[in-house]
Amino acid sequence: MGASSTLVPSLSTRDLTIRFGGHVAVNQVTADFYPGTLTVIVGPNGAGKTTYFNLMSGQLPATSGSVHLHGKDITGSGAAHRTRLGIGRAFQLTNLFPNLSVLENVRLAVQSHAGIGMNMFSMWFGHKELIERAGHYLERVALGARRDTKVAALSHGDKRKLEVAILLALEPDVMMFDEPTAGMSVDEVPVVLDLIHQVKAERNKTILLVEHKMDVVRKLADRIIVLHNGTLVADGNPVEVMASQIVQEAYLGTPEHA
Ligand SMILES: Nc1ncnc2c1ncn2[C@@H]1O[C@H](COP(=O)(O)OP(=O)(O)OP(=O)(O)O)[C@@H](O)[C@H]1O
Repeated sequence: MGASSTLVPSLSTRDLTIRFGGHVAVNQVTADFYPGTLTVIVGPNGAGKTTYFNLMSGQLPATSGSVHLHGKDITGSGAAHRTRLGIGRAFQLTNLFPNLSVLENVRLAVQSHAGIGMNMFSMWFGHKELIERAGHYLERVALGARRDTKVAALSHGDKRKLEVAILLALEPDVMMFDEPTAGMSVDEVPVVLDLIHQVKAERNKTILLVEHKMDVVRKLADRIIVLHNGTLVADGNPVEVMASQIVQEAYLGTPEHA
């Protein structure tokens, strides 16, 4: 399903702007993000991709402009409130409890989701069911064999897979991924990419990615947004955007990103 087939965006930004002193890191960015669509945000180093993500997830307050979730203005909401409203972001690594097991980390997310979304449900949703459901998410990210390992002992790649499992367990409408395959070994990358692809298709989620690797962009993107010096310079289907002159000059022409 693409943007054109759904009328109501789940997440929108309008003239979203942030200044750090005299520097405008994100400059009047307007975009709509739709269920069932995976949008990749690309751009050169320092273009404002992470800052734009931080503005949408609530880690940073906007200087001006607005953010809307299902049509509701959430510009004044902080990150924790936005998470409860349905914006989930993976790969902040800070979400993990290093001294608990892999399974316990996901179990807490399952429990948190059950508690927030279905109060009655959580009253009779037993420990066994929580563990089973957590185990299911771990299998999906190919971490089943590490379920009893303490998180502190995981490799960087496994920590990232665990964050995907936690994000899945929280079932947010909007899923944001910062470079989901960074730090992963070559054989781990397809597991996570396939999973993101599946989640988009099966659950009709709105998925946003910041990604540098162009092979990952090509595999996953339904749509690409290009930021350059904080400004949105291209927005559209991957083939058109990648072929556009502004992208070739601003980004894809640089050998390290090709
Ligand atoms: N807290 C901050 N204070 C001051 N300047 C900042 C702050 N955060 C980001 N910037 C600046 O804003 C600009 C955009 O940074 P940002 O990290 O969003 O870029 P990016 O596109 O994600 O880059 P990269 O691809 O290297 O991660 C940069 O010039 C950066 O130095």
